[in-house]
Amino acid sequence: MGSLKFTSLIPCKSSSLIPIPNKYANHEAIGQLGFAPLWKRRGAACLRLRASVAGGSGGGGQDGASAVEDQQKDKKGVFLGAERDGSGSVIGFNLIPPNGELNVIDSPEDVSSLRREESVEIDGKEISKASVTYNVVFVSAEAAPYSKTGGLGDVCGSLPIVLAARGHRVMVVSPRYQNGTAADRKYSGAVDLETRVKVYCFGGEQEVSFYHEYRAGVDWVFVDHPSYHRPGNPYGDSLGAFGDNQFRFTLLCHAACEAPLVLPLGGFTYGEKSLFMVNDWHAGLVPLLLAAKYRPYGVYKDARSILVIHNLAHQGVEPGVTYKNLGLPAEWYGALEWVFPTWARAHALDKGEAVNILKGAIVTSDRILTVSEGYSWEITTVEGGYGLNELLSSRKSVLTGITNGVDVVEWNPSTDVHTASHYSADDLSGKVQCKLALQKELGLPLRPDCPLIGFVGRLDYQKGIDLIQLGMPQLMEDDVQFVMLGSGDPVCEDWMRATEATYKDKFRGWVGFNVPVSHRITAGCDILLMPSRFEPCGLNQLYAMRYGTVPVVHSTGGLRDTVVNFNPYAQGGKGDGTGWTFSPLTKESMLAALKLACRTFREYKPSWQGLMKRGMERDFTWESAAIKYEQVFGWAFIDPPYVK
Ligand SMILES: Nc1ncnc2c1ncn2[C@@H]1O[C@H](COP(=O)(O)OP(=O)(O)O[C@H]2O[C@H](CO)[C@@H](O)[C@H](O)[C@H]2O)[C@@H](O)[C@H]1O
Repeated sequence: MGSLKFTSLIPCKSSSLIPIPNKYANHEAIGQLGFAPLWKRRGAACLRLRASVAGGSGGGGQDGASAVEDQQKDKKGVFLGAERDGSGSVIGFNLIPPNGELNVIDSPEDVSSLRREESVEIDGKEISKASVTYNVVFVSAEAAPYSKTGGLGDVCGSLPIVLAARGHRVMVVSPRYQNGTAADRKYSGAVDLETRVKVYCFGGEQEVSFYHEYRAGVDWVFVDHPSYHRPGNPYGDSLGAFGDNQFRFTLLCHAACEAPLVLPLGGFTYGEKSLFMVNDWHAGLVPLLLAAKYRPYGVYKDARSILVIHNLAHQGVEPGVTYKNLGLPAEWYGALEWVFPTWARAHALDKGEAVNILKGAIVTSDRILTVSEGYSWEITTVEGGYGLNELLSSRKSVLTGITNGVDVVEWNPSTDVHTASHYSADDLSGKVQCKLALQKELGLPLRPDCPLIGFVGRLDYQKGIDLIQLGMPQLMEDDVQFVMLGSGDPVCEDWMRATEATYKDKFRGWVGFNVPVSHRITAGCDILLMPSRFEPCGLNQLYAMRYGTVPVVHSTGGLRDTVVNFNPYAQGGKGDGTGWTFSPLTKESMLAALKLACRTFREYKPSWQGLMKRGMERDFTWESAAIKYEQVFGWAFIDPPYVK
């Protein structure tokens, strides 16, 4: 057992000061009260020392208690009692401070103010500290800025930083992709930890290694293996998805389970009492491995896992015969078992047997999160459940939706390094400069009064590209300009090129993935179109609102949750809302919403300014979301972990 290390000191505070009542000199009695009901004990106050032990967070025991008693002797504080986890290990201490002046917590409201009393700054923004902290391990196929093909990368690149700023110990585990381009340099700050781990899967032994960079308070851990070194993006190349993705992400999951046990980051491992944040199917084997490979042998019995569903359409489904490759015990097949309905089978002899990794994660994770409240309901319906609606409905009691936040440092119109000019809700004058610069960059006529509509995103069925294609000829009859940035479906990429050739003065299609251009489109356009078929949260509409660009969106999932439909007659004719939400998902309703938006832009300038400003003033910070995440972390540790 290693030596006890005090990692933080969290004083409880409120306004009134009273002396220590004698009864609290009885350590044993107070120890039984624990920490939670403190505000009910008028006269009691505490200093809470969070303890962690070298070599793992689960130990402590006698060493820890005596260390505190020694400290008490020196400073004459009073030891109220040790806080223990379910296994009896000491994880913290409640102390009466030695100075004799006690701060009283009178009510739960005081406790919430306590959450805000300690704070740190991230790039000039003050972030409050959490009152209870965890060792959090994000597992994800992408994490910006290292790797990003969409919103998953954004979330796993920014939420960990805010959680770390709030006092949690946070590690992000993702692959170390090397595709032979300049993008490889993004990993140049990560050093080889010289720790090799053998993974048993796919009928053999695979060796993975770990690279590490400590940045913005987060341990960024990159799993290295030759299968992550190839041209293309994290999932595929110009020929389509890689055929060995099941193998590549199985490696990621095994390695991620080992990382908290074997990597002494900053001198200490994260240990067994870690909280795994399992992002989408690529990380979906993690809760299964915890339950099937580790917990039966006494390892990770205090760990918890939370599955975060960013997109239910991708589930990691492969033929049932591949189960033996995953490194799981044979008797766990049922957790992943998936049988396709008869109509979806390839031929008469096909039994439709498959393994579904996301299904296994839904069954075995301790809690489930989606990235908006609306989507957390939609996935329990036949229309939005992609075959998993019944299973998800059965887990409704542990299912929560939390809307994503925005990285307010990267997406800030008053400091954006990618845009031609800067502006804010108080001074919008720079926005038109951004618009003119974008029109110039795209070779479109420089026309500040012509509505400029934008689209940024993956060219995918999900994003409703077919609707844009259908509506384009009619839209181009109007006096508007349209710019699309996206990559994905090659047929759609060709359509963008052809449409640009047809409407030279009105349409621009930028095929590719280009972050600076996405910023310039967000800043330079007047309207952002998102006709998504379904949208778990959607980030571009949040970025758009922050940049005073008015979203026109299909009323679904996170889009419906975050965009408030404009009502010009609300508030005594002053108007209300931040954009337009249209439904049903038809060309007609999309074009009608766009028409209304363009007309408001041209003819009702004060209304337009109101729309812009209300959007810019919305709170979509990650800090608000992180506080809700912490609530779910707490719930995850209240219930026992999943066991078969
Ligand atoms: N060609 C291009 N060039 C530059 N940047 C581009 C780009 N194409 C897309 N992007 C960027 O990628 C991100 C896309 O985020 P979204 O949330 O809109 O969608 P995505 O469907 O990938 O994510 C899934 O996960 C996220 C996160 O939870 C959910 O919000 C979402 O609903 C769900 O579908 C944005 O930052 C966008 O600017």
